[in-house]
Formats: sequence, C-alpha cells, structure tokens
Amino acid sequence: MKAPRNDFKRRLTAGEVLNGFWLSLASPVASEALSLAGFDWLLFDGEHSPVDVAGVQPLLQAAATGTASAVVRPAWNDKVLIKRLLDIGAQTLLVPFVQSAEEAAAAVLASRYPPHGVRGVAGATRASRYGQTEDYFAVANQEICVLVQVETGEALDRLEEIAAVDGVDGVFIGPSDLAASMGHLGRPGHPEVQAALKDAAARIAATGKAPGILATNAADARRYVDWGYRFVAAGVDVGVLMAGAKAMLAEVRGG
Ligand SMILES: O=C(O)C(=O)C[C@H](O)[C@@H](O)CO
Repeated sequence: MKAPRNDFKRRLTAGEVLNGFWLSLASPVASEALSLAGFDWLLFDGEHSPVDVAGVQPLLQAAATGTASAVVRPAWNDKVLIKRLLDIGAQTLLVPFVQSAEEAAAAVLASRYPPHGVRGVAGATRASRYGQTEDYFAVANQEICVLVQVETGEALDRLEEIAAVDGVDGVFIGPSDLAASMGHLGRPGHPEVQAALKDAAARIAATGKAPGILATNAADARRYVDWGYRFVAAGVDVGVLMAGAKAMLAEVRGG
C-alpha cells in the first residue's frame, strides 16, 4: 500500500483555484456531508472551536469519503500540537498568527521529519495507515503542505519575508484579525481592510506562493478570487446554519 498523497498541495502548486468551506462545529456528519457536496477543501478549526486533537480525527475520517481535502488549523504554532495533528493524518496545516519569517520557519520545521525538521517519529499512526504503507517515510515530508496565517499589520509588513520561507506553500490572510489589528474590530468589510486584502493577494502571488483567505458569503469569495486568492473558504458552517435557520423561521412566521 502507498502512503497517502496530498492532493491539496499538488493542486495548489499547479496553480488551481480551490474552493473551500470553514468548519467550526466540529461535526463529523457535517464534514462528511460537505465533502460529498463537492468542495475542494474543508478547514477544521482547532483555534476558535472547542475541538481538540482527538476530536479532529473523526473529522478527517469523515472528509475522506468525499472530494474535499482536509486542512487543519492548530490552536497555535506549536510543535507538539503540529506533531499530534500530523500523526492523526492531517497533511495540510493552516498555522495561525505567524508574525515573522522565524515563526514561519518554526512551523515548517515542526512538520518535517529529520534531517529536514524536528517532527517526532511514531511507528504506526493514521498518517502511515497504521504502518501498512511501504513508502511512508520516503514521501512523508514532501506530502506536507504548510499554510501560514498572516493576521496583523506587523505581519503584513513582513509578508514577503514570511512567504519566502522554504516549505511555506501558501499565505492565508485572516480578515477578522487583520481588521482588528488595523483598528476596525468586527469590520473586515471596512474599505481600508479590503484595500489591504487586495494588496496582500498581489504581494503574495508575486512571491510565487499561493494566497488564501476566508469569506463569509459567495459574493465576497468571488471578489477574493478575482483579486488573486487561490484557496478561498466561502463560508463558515455555523454562519450558514444560523442564517438559513433564521431565514426559514422568519418565513414560517410570515415575516
Ligand atoms: O482572522 C480571521 O478572519 C480568522 O482567523 C478566521 C476567524 O478565526 C474566524 O472567523 C473563524 O470562524
């Protein structure tokens, strides 16, 4: 048996635009259903949801039934958390709050086995199909995809240095945190924030790395793609659920 390959990384590197969806509910049922809905990738959020490492594993298993590649956001840029997520089979990580080239390099090192990094070695994990794959150690490092999240003005000033780090495959801009850092807490749609997002997409693309972002509706997602973002989550599960449920309730009440 061959070790798992990373479709997300391959398609991103080939220049494709990948349409994603953001999951905060930590529901394996939602993971399975949304993967079967045809998304290219699903983000499992370990930073702003109560899910821990053990809870991410069923999300990965469920996503594997459909078309979507899994992207996992650890709670922090932490080598122990990263190692544990990789062991349960995550191959693509979205590492939050990367402020410098050094922090980006630390995320890459945490994701690679020696001599290219510091990832600890376990014999039989879900990552190696429980030890059943003949080529796991030969391909494991190259199949890891590291996306780093830039979400402050300070990090934006260092965008090119961060993107240039070897092993960084993409740079994701967090619109909500960037808005907060720019003095527009809760207003990612503010014209100054939107201008920064547009500019960031072009700057990231100029480095040869893939720009990524989170939108909260299809119109924003399409505009971000037009600006050059290539891995774009079009919405968040809890947001879509609440909007749909509230609209239905209003209709039922005749409002
Ligand atoms: O800054 C952002 O935007 C993000 O990092 C995403 C947020 O954490 C959140 O909107 C996810 O639900």
